[in-house]
Amino acid sequence: MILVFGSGGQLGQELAALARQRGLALRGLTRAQVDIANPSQVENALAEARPSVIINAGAYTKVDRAEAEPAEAMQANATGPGVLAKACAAAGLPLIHVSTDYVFDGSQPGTYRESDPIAPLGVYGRSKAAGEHAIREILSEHVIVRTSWVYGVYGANFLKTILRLAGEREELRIVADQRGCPTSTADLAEALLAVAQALGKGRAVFGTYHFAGSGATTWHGFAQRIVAAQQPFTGRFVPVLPIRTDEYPTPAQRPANSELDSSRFSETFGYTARPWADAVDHAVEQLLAPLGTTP
Ligand SMILES: NC(=O)C1=CN([C@@H]2O[C@H](COP(=O)(O)OP(=O)(O)OC[C@H]3O[C@@H](n4cnc5c(N)ncnc54)[C@H](O)[C@@H]3O)[C@@H](O)[C@H]2O)C=CC1
Repeated sequence: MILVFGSGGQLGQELAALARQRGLALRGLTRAQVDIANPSQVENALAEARPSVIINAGAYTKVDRAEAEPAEAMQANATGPGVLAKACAAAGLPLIHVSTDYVFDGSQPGTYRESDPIAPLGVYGRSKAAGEHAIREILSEHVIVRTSWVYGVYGANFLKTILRLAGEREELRIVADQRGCPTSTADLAEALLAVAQALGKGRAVFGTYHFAGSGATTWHGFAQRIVAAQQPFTGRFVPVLPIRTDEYPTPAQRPANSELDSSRFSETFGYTARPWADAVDHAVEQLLAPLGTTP
């Protein structure tokens, strides 16, 4: 049985939905049920559920707010993974953990591989890097999957924000000088279940991997695709204008380029994410088609 911590988030909910669809035994524990930074809560959960593998989908994910709440970010993103790793080591269980492209500073041209040096720009990235470090120190039987620009039909994310703004505004102004790989929770959940399956078969696949949507774009390109995908359902066209990062100041600095090279993941687990634009179209369709309008 797969035990998922932080199961109330967008990835956690997608994992539960995919496991149900596949008939896989998966149990989710939300933040309200278990705080991953609380050792006794985590130990009790492992003793009670007796899983064969753990997936940590729990994290403090508010990149800008983290600048003002570093203790909260560190608690969830650094202490929490350390607690999970210790509990897994004691129970002899492997841990699958999700990390982020924001461990990189974005100064490198081209794509980032797993072996490239990390240099996070903000509190969120630093806290996630500390979480990776804690796991590597404590538990050799881990798989850390770094992903990026995550969106899906559950929870809050960029895609849903753009869909809402497309209904409210006459034009959108979106940053066009930050490059990365939008990743659908549907593809990420598939990827994590592929890792769980490999671990279940006893394959020694431990280590760090990059997994993200295929291809890359900017936030502006991502928004343009979302707006184009919603038009057949809503009949609404909204121009998406490119702006520079310095025209949209945020508390946290973000990497200018965080394009991840996912080839190590594909070669090891035999699964590659869909081209990012196809996955966006699919998510928009899932969200808007049930509302009654068809293209
Ligand atoms: N959202 C994004 O764009 C990206 C996310 N990631 C990573 O992907 C993973 C999944 O993120 P999402 O599902 O997008 O985030 P989310 O914010 O939708 O879900 C995170 C969940 O973790 C829970 N949580 C927070 N602190 C916790 C704690 N101490 N104990 C237990 N649960 C706790 C929250 O209540 C929430 O339900 C995270 O590790 C995140 O860092 C990586 C790159 C980009």
